[in-house]
Amino acid sequence: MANLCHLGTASVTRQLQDLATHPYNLAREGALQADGRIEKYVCSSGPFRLLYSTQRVDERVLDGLQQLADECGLVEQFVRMRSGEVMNRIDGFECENRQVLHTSCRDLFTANPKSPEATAKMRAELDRLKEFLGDVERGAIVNERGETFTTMINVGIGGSDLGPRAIYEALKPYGLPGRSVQFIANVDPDDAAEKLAQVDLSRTLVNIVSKSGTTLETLTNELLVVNRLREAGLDPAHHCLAVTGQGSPMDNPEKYLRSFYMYDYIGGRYSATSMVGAVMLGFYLGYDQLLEFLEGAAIIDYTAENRDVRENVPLLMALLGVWNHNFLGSASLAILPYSQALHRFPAHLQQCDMESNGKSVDRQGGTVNYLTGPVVWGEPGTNGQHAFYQLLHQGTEIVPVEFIGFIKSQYGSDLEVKGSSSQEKLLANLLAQALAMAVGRPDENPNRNFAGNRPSMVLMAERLTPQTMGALLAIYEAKIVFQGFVWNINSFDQEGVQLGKILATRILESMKGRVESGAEVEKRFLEAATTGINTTHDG
Ligand SMILES: O=P(O)(O)OC[C@H]1O[C@](O)(CO)[C@@H](O)[C@@H]1O
Repeated sequence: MANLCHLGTASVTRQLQDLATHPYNLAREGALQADGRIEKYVCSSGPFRLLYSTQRVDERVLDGLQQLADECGLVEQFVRMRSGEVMNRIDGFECENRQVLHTSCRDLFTANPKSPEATAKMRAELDRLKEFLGDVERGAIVNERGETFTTMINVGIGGSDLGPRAIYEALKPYGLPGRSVQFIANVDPDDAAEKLAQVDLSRTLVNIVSKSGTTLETLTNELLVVNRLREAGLDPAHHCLAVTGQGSPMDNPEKYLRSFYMYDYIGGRYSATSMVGAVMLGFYLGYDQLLEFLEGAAIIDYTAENRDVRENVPLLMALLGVWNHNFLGSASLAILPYSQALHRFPAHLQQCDMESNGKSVDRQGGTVNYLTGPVVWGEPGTNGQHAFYQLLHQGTEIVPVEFIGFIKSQYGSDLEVKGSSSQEKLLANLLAQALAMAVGRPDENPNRNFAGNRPSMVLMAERLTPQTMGALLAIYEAKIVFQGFVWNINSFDQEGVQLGKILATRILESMKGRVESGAEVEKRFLEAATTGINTTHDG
């Protein structure tokens, strides 16, 4: 294993490698209770507590991780990022070369924001949004028949869909009466068809979200929805909103009822707290609850500046992830919320983490010789328990788990069955899974033996509210950024998605019989895929 940190010394890496040859054995008799470990290995940031006694760490490993964090200057880099340093770059190579200022979108609750100019721009956009939402609420902005808008369709993909959608799903109980949101992302026409069938277009605002204003799926779906509006005798300019980058091809306020901006220093997958999430969330939750959500994220951004790994949840999560991935050799990471409301959150984190840290070159353009981002996946518990937990407990692959749980349910409507409420059952199951993974259970029957010693951590808060959701989002954003700093990679670009887009365009050309020179392989691949299959068009 090479030195993991461009800035740190090789000695801390060697020290952690040595410790990784005999990591803490959670399955040893009494290991989990030893030295007050369960109570001691708890860390708090904002509304969240992280229980990490079920990780394969001890004081020496934690000291080593602290040293790694210090030598890599993780918190210093985080602060510099927040203050506007150009961190989206690869030295000496053509690259996006941008600041990374998603945190500026929520740095609204202090007189001295870290990046005043960026926060001032967000404030201006929020003021415009507040006015717009007020007009919609008061009935000053209505449809052609003088009726109020009740529904929003959010058209976007990737970062312009996943984060906002996950948050909307998470905060459904907090919606304004009578309001709902639908999402169209996939270029699969069935996605749009299904969503459009569920709405009364005349009372629908269509929020078209694309930072670049060039994404094929979003532009296609925009046209599809616009077409439908026209077919229904509705004027798209009275129904459509745009959220886009300033100067993008979609930056054409004439076409839209309102246009809102996000800026090139906000990465798509980090954009949920920019206008990308704010327009939809403001419509659904109302402006005040939107601010609560942003405040939750802001609280975490400040706590993430604490250099003590034992007192900084996202920093600790990042380093425990590095420990499991780089030193103990786990390839993937399961994020398992015990909250149905968070059912889309793992999908959002998949993009946020894998698009950020799925990199093979470092910030100097050199090829890395250590593992970078893990494969991230997950589903809510307890559903997952009846699906893939078999592998988590007895499979040959060790998959570290990040459990997320809440003490109280959102609706508070629950039933006591067999002496416990459903919420209690949910929580008991979460904790049971973390314990079972850690301590296991020996059995003479090998098929029933649980080896244990499988690491997990538990992230807990009282209740999933707009503010806790903001905090949860910011914890994960900061965790991902910290890990990118450890690996000395640029977590803020996504060149790896470009090739597929180019080849898809060439294949589309082939479908139309226009084979570009040099595109023969695409043509032959298309033919092999479609020959012999009945391709009657149904319109
Ligand atoms: O908001 P846009 O520019 O339409 O991009 C959507 C998504 O596409 C990507 O660029 C990847 O193709 C993501 O990074 C981004 O979140």
